[in-house]
Amino acid sequence: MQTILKESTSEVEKRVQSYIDDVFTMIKRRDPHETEFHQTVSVIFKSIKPALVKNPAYIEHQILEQIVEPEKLITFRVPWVDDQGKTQVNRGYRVQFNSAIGPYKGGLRFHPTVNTSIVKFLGFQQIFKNALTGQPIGGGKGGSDFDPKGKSDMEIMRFCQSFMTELANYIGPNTDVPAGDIGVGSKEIGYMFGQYKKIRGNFEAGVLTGKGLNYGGSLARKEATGYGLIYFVSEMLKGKKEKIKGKRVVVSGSGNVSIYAMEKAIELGAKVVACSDSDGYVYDEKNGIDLDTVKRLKEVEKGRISDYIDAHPTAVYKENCKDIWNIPCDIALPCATQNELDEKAAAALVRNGTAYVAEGANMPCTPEAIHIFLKNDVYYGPGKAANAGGVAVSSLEMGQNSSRMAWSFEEVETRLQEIMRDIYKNCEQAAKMYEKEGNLVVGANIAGFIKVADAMIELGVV
Ligand SMILES: NC(=O)C1=CN([C@@H]2O[C@H](COP(=O)(O)OP(=O)(O)OC[C@H]3O[C@@H](n4cnc5c(N)ncnc54)[C@H](O)[C@@H]3O)[C@@H](O)[C@H]2O)C=CC1
Ligand SMILES: O=C(O)CCC(=O)C(=O)O
Repeated sequence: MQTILKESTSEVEKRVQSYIDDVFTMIKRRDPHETEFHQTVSVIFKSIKPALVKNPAYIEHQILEQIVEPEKLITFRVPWVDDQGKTQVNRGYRVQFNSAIGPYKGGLRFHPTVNTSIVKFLGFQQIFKNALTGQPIGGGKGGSDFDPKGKSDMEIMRFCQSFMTELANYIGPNTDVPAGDIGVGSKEIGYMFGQYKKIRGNFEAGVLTGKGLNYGGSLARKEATGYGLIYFVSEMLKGKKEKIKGKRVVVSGSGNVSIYAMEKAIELGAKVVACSDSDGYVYDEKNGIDLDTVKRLKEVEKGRISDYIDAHPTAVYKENCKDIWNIPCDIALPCATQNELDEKAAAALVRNGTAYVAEGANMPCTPEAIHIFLKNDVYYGPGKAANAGGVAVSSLEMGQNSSRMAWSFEEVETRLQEIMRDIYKNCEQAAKMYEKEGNLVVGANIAGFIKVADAMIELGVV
């Protein structure tokens, strides 16, 4: 008689862990210098383990080996001429990570720190974020080590045109649809769209999102990431039977995400007491942050946050942007850049009684900081869920472009609010289903992973 030996739960867990370890070792061996990419893969692998234990198909189909390898990684030379007539050369990147559920979608970052590790970490996260939105969009990301700071308008235009001259070979409304990220706003998108249109001899509005309203942009895209973040935070608060009204909020950064997160938080009755840029932070306990001044400084004058105190003598300016997390608050919103909130900052927030942290930026909290939040019952919203409103509205922009329609601000905002509500609900339920109630990291990663992994299995080995 044949005996069927059934693996015990602990044996299955051990086998799954060893599979995860093998794939992770392989990634590190292949690309040893990509530390940011390793960081995000490690966090995601750890949290999806319960899904792999429950569903052996993901291991049988070797989904992890496939999902960590970009479908395409493109690097290219970007030559341009500066205002002195000298030729400058930057490097351009586009990672087309995963197209199982739709065309690659994700922003372009212009910042001197951009390299393969950065675009791969951003692109990898984008796969799961985009799946969470419920929209049919795959994951991609790109950019350049070009630094727009201190460049003239004409230099930025020449750079964008050269960048697009090459990128145009790889993108299209049904292939890959870039948008903005750090250092890329509607001005840069406009210059890139102009060049794409000229090269193609065709008006394909859906090739880029975050466009200006005069040539196919969507109302509320500019506000979407920040507003979406606050809608997500409102759901987190609702989960704890609380409201945002009257809460003290600290927001890092003072760019696109930060400004519109502050705007919606203030509109809903919160008091934003501090914000920052890469040089330092401003803090006004008494009056709160005046958003009109921040908008003038950052969106119009392209100045520094240190100048805020000229208009607001009750505010203080402190150098060292990292110290912003020492300010007591109920809600902390890191909205600037990766790894800006470390273990020390997390400990300070816990000490000061912060109850909610939600990420407007991509991977702003280090793994050690996240561990501190989870251990101390700080309710923590990971970026791939909390900041997904931007890419969700980008997808709505693609929809408007392909149907040649333009929706009202209210219509887009209502849809954004519904999408953020659904994302929160899905993350919360996935966490519960996998016995990690209240852990939105596990919830977001599992919910995003399952959708993409199931689609990959359905599409076969391609
Ligand atoms: N723009 C979008 O729709 C989305 C952006 N994100 C993420 O949000 C973050 C911010 O992006 P954007 O607001 O678009 O960029 P942005 O270029 O408009 O603004 C970035 C801001 O961060 C500040 N900054 C940079 N390093 C800092 C540091 N160490 N400490 C404090 N401030 C610092 C800059 O001075 C600037 O104010 C990035 O991580 C980006 O990937 C995520 C989802 C969508
Ligand atoms: O709107 C988009 O396509 C990109 C948004 C983005 O880059 C992000 O979600 O990090």
